[in-house]
Amino acid sequence: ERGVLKICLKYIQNKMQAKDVNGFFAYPVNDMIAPGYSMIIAHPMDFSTMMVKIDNNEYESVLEYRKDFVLMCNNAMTYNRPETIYNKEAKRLFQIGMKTLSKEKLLVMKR
Ligand SMILES: NC(=O)c1ccc2nc(N)sc2c1
Repeated sequence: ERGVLKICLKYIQNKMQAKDVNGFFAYPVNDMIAPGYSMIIAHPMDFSTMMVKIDNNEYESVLEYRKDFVLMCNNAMTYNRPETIYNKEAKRLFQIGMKTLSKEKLLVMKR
């Protein structure tokens, strides 16, 4: 069963990461490019970290993966001011993600 979940999550991540055309969410944000980031954001998250978690079987379900995806987008919407490209991209990615990972879709999969 674990094998199937891992394949699903890698497929989903591949789709989501393709939407991050600028790679703003590809790697952990460091304080050099984002001053004070580590002071402002308590729980950083990015696609490379999520991929490591997938490989280490740290997600029990797609819903758990979705939580990290939401965290990643919310972090960017918290740290970056609304008018910035980073904030705008986070909003766009979030909307795409919520369509792809909609609760009803996930419940259907659960059945
Ligand atoms: N994911 C983010 O919040 C993020 C990504 C890249 C980036 N580059 C900057 N100069 S600020 C910044 C923020």
